[in-house]
Amino acid sequence: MTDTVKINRGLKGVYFERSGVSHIDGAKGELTYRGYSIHDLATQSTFEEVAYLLIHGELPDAQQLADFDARLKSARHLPPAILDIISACQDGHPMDVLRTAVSALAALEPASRETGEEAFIENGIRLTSQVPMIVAAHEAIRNGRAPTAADPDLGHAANWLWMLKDEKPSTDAARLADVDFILHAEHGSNASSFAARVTVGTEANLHGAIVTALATLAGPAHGGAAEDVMKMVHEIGKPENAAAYVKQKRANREAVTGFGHRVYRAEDPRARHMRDGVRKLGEEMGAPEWYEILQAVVEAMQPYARHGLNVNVDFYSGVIYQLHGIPMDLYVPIFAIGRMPGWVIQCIEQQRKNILIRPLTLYDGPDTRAYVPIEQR
Ligand SMILES: CC(=O)SCCNC(=O)CCNC(=O)[C@H](O)C(C)(C)COP(=O)(O)OP(=O)(O)OC[C@H]1O[C@@H](n2cnc3c(N)ncnc32)[C@H](O)[C@@H]1OP(=O)(O)O
Ligand SMILES: O=C([O-])CC(=O)C(=O)O
Repeated sequence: MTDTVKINRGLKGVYFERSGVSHIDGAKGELTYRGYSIHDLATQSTFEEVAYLLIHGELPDAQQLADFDARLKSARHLPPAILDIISACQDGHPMDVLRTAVSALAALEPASRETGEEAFIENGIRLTSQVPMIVAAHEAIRNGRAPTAADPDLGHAANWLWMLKDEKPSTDAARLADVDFILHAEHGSNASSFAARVTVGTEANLHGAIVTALATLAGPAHGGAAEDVMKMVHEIGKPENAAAYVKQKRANREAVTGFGHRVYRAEDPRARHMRDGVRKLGEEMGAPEWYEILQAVVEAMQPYARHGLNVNVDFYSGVIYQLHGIPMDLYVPIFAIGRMPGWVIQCIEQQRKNILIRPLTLYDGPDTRAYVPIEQR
């Protein structure tokens, strides 16, 4: 029996469900949300439109978008107790603070305990607005200032930057954040979305599933990569050091962060938009060296590209945040802000034809044996 069972470690290559939300062609390096190319959405859409598309299945018309936008804006409130909780754990990593605050919202807002599709949509929209508020409030509190109130005249991305820095963002900065959120909004059965589905599979509520997703996103093999890429860029210091850095990593058989993906064998299509953003922003801000270091790493990794090892979405995003003066430990929370609609719709899909997700592990421990009382061990 043990010899005949095929084990798919890490569930590599296993289909566990059907999904109508996003499609990844890993060989070609293509990604679509509900059939629309990520390139069209990144260049022509807004985060609000993309969130509507993901959750409701179609692009909104002008009235539908206005209504959806009004729903998002009217959800820009946090119970005062959340600010106390953020204050109490302000020295923690922002991802731990965010996860704790979302968990506390489940206890503080009775509506969050409801299940069913309408409740998931309502709670999902509310959380999509609250997650960026929590991240911004934490940044304010740990820097000794009162959280900035939301501005109803600003869209989702611009309002987040406004609350984060207590400064009105430029149109370009707001658009860059908007594009970043669009690119991160959904990605099939990635680790955090799968984990959220496992939670919904037990008929738990959406807040519980989002807490699971946040915990899973935080690791360096998933959403934590952007922070690690920035640390790598600092460690490399100048472009001419990149080749030696990569050589050493490969010699130690260590992963070069920001490269590799479970599904893509061609370049992650999202990286293109980030790369363009880093190059342009670096030139505009008189700081082209970050882009040059990244490109020197790409150059040094060329021999491995043949084997399908390419940059992923997180390779370039850290430098964009750094050029905007955003602290490194906020990079994963930024990913979470963008991923909210993706998690929400994955949870809704799971709930529509719910099934407990419970695979098997093949036992390879000791044979059955006699219990030995403690005094005889
Ligand atoms: C938003 C996201 O979550 S994107 C991913 C963000 N994570 C990172 O950037 C961290 C660095 N990358 C990694 O650790 C990995 O690429 C993962 C965890 C993302 C995917 O891992 P896997 O699915 O196991 O990758 P895969 O099976 O394709 O690996 C194939 C080979 O490439 C190697 N490889 C994969 N990624 C890297 C990397 N970043 N650097 C060097 N080698 C790598 C593997 O070690 C493996 O080599 P082997 O066949 O000699 O054992
Ligand atoms: O799909 C994955 O495995 C990881 C990823 O790129 C994402 O979640 O955006």
